[in-house]
Formats: sequence, C-alpha cells, structure tokens
Amino acid sequence: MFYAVIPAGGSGTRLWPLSRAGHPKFLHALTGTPLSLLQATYGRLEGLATPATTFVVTGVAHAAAVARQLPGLPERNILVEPTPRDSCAAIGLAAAVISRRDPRAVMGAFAADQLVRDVPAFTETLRRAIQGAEDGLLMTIGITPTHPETGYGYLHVGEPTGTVDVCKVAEFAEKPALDVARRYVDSGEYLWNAGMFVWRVDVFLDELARQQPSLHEGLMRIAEAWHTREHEEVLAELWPGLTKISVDFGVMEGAGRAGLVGTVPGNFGWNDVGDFHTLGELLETDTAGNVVVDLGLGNLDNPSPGKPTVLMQDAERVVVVPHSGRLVAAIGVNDLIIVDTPDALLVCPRNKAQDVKKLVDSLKARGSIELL
Ligand SMILES: Nc1nc2c(ncn2[C@@H]2O[C@H](COP(=O)(O)OP(=O)(O)O[C@H]3O[C@H](CO)[C@@H](O)[C@H](O)[C@@H]3O)[C@@H](O)[C@H]2O)c(=O)[nH]1
Repeated sequence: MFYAVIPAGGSGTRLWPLSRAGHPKFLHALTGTPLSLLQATYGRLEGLATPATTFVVTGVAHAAAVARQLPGLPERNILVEPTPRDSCAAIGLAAAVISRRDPRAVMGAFAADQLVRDVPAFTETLRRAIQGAEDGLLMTIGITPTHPETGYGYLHVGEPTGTVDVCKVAEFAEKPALDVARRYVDSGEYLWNAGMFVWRVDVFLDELARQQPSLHEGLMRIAEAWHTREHEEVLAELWPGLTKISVDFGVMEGAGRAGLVGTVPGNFGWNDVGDFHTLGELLETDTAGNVVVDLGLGNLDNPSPGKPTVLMQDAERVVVVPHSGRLVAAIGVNDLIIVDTPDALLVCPRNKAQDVKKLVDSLKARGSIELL
C-alpha cells in the first residue's frame, strides 16, 4: 500500500508580506491557477494515493484552513502539531502513525509548496521511486540543476541499481556553501534534491532510530497514543522536547553516507516557489515582461474581485502582487517587485528578492510579531 504525506508547515519568509505565519505560502494560489500550492500538491497525488491514504501534517494554527482547502481529506488524516519542530518531526510523525497500520508500507513525503508542470510524467517518476523504495532505499527525486542554488540539497549520483532509472546516491549534501554548490554544478555529477522522499516506513524509522534516537523514541510514543484518549496529554508532554531538525540534515545526509539513499531523475517541470523573482519567472508575462500574480480563488481572503488591481505604464519586468483591494499603479520602473497587502507594502529590485528573508529577520528582532 502507498501512503502520501504532505508536510505543510514552513512559513515561506522570502514571500513576505504575502506569506505570513498565520497564512503561509502553501495556502496561497500563487501559480496562475485557482488552486493553492497545497491543493495542487494534493491534487497531483490522486493517481498514486487515495484520500484515505493521504496525510497532511500541519500546525495547530493552520489545521482549519487545511481542512477547508481539502474538503475531501478525512479529518483524522490531518495530523496536527502543537508547534513547529521542523520537517524531521513532521515527516517522522506521519511515518510512525502509518507504521502502526502497516509496518512495511511505502510512503512518499511531498513538500507542500512546489510547482509540477507535467503531472503524468511526475506520476511515472514516482512509480519508479516506489520500486526503489520497495528494494529498501530511501528514495529521492533528482532535478538537473540550472545554477548553484544554496537553498537546496545536492545528490551525487552513483551506480545504477538494476531497477529502471534508479541509481544509488554516493553523497547527499544539504544546502552547501556557494563555492561548493558551484563545484557540484560544474562537475555535472550532481542533481538537486526535489524535496520529495519515498521509502518503506520500516527502513526510514530504523534509520531515524540510528541517527536521531530520542526523536524516534518520542515519535513512536506519540504515534502509539495518536488515536486514543491519551493523545493530547502525550503530545503536550513529549512534542516540545523533540529534536528540531530538518529531515535532510537529520536523516538524509547520514543515510547517504551509509549507502542507503537512491534517486530517480525527475523531468516533470519542477519548481520550488521560493521567492518573488522566481515566481515572476514561472508565470506568464505581458509583452513588457510584467507579471501580475493573480491570487485566484484558492486564496482565502481574495480582495474585491472584478476591480482593476494593477496599472502599469512604461514599466518592464515588474512583478506585482496586488493583495490589498486598492489599485497598484507603476510608471517608468523596471525589474521591480511590488507586493501590496493591507498592512505592509514591499518594494524591492528583483535581484534582491532573496534579501526579503533578512528583512523578516529584522522585523523578528524588533518584535513586530503582528507583521510576521
Ligand atoms: N508540518 C510541518 N511541515 C514543515 C515544517 N518545517 C518544514 N515543513 C515542510 O517541509 C517541507 C520542506 O520545507 P523546508 O524544510 O523549508 O525545506 P527547504 O529548505 O525548502 O529544503 C528542502 O526542499 C528543497 C527543494 O525545495 C530540497 O532541495 C532540500 O534538500 C530540502 O529537501 C515543506 O512542505 C514545508 O512546509 C514543520 O515544522 N512542520
């Protein structure tokens, strides 16, 4: 049996002021369709899992929005975390819950905030990954890199395993420094890790126990109590003490060194919707290269539909996110990002899109919680 898990908890700080702690990027319709990133992620898994075999792991602050956006998902399949403890705890919790139903089930974990253009090719790739997982590997999907991105994991592709398209991974290197990332890309031997994982839950949980024993123990105790009366009590006691680490640093790097990681190439039009510049590259432009991000129906608080929201004159390659209900007008500007929300306006050159994270950090340092 195949289970699909969507960890949905990151706050998407490089998409501030649109993405906020209370309404993070996975709940927004950012990619030119009425579907939010979460709804699109859920929808593309239909060929692989059923609602009964799909889980979303999310924070208590987002559980109601997730249920509203995914009305077909059984409520008991929304695994609610009291606080964010990063992706290893989120994905590990789902693995532990699934293992109590079926200890040798194969599960896939799919980041909630990505764009996939060719869903049939995605489904085919996943079928190959499932074969690799059945053979005992922790499977990743490898994307051909286009530039030395430091926000991704890198997979050093090793020997073929004999299963069609499946290779061993000689090294899993998460978020390398820029010079290292350059070396990887120049070598032609590395792929980007797509942030999707497929494995047998027993293989993953054994590896979690080996590398993160206390996290493993806590998650197994929480999963044991999950559908019982003790659930809340056990969760309140154990969750705050769980190791806070990503699955990439917490398990995958070490599993790579142990020769347990495999990969299949993913040629399905993959994008990580990380910042406003990238978003501008992904969406359709007008003849001057301008992009208006239409937040569509998947957005829960879509302002006044029908009213013109953006007017541009002699402007080129400007990305506008109108999200306040008022008109955004721009004259004679180039290569700019303008994000207008009711309580915060961001204006930033496209080549500084990564620095939005620093701005959010400084807001945090000032204690401006209401703006985050
Ligand atoms: N429920 C829950 N989900 C979480 C939490 N933290 C992160 N997530 C979810 O976990 C997924 C991965 O997010 P990040 O941990 O922010 O990953 P990343 O920095 O983007 O890096 C990952 O993805 C890259 C590709 O986009 C990979 O290249 C990289 O190796 C890694 O797997 C997203 O769906 C995010 O919502 C948490 O505390 N709780």
